[in-house]
Amino acid sequence: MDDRRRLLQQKGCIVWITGLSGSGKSTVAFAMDRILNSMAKVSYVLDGDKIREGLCKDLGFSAEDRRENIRRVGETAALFADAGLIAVVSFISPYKRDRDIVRELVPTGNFIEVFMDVPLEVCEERDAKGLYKLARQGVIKAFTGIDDPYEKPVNPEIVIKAVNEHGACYSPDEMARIIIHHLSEKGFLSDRVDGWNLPQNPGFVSRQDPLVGPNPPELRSYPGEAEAGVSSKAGLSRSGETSKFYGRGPDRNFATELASAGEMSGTPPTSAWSGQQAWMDAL
Ligand SMILES: Nc1ncnc2c1ncn2[C@@H]1O[C@H](COP(=O)(O)OS(=O)(=O)O)[C@@H](OP(=O)(O)O)[C@H]1O
Ligand SMILES: Nc1ncnc2c1ncn2[C@@H]1O[C@H](COP(=O)(O)OP(=O)(O)O)[C@@H](O)[C@H]1O
Repeated sequence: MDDRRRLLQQKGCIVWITGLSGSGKSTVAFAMDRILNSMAKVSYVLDGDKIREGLCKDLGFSAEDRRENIRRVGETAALFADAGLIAVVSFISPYKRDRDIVRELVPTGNFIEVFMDVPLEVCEERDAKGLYKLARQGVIKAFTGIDDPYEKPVNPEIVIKAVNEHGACYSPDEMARIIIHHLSEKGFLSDRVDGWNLPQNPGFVSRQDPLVGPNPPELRSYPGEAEAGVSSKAGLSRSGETSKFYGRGPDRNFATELASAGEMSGTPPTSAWSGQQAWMDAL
């Protein structure tokens, strides 16, 4: 397990995004995937729409089928996490018990529940697929939020609201950054345990984490997060607190790091790549 963490320079986990249809689950999941990949972090999105075309195409939307849907996806995500990937899962997953069962499949702390706290009226107004209209007309039965229940998470790691305190919508990247910031704070984007480097393979030079930087890390704050209107168990932006993260210098901040990661999309970041190059040179 430590070998894999050292190899990938990250710790596997499940980011479980739950919320009503139209709450933005897929949007934030794919934005996360894109940003993480541009940071040379390995993630994979398991999205409801796609999985229901394959792995779960035999399932419908009865309570029993939804439970089986979440069970299969949960087991798959747990395997990905065990392999060291950041498994990003975007399913309505309306039942608390089913989500809690998945939480138990991975080591404590490695399940990050993200609640898209978007009111039904907003999702219905968006109605990107026209399904709410059909549900209201009775054409689609047992539609979540209309005539089928959605059980809100009780104590999710992260809550993303529809709008910030100024009433503005979040962009996909803003929502993704909130989650990536949490992953960084919890050490999922690093090979370090408790802030210290693991022993290195001979010839393997650890690459710098674009967010976390070298040891010993210095505590820094990202002012923008305080206005993000989100909360997390990590204390991220809860009740307007200034959030903290570990960075590498006064001239860099979280937003800058992510922005530059975005700009590098498709090109391996130099600092991230140097370790792999050194390792290959040593062969
Ligand atoms: N009855 C009913 N209720 C809810 N959703 C429905 C239903 N019928 C079809 N759809 C479409 O299926 C998508 C949800 O699939 P999920 O696998 O995420 O659902 S669940 O977790 O098993 O409840 C959901 O996609 P998203 O909008 O991406 O959430 C809908 O487009
Ligand atoms: N933060 C946001 N603000 C405004 N619209 C959004 C936001 N996030 C997503 N959307 C839009 O809402 C619709 C549903 O988003 P989607 O990600 O497909 O939701 P879900 O996967 O939860 O069904 C899409 O048209 C998307 O562009």
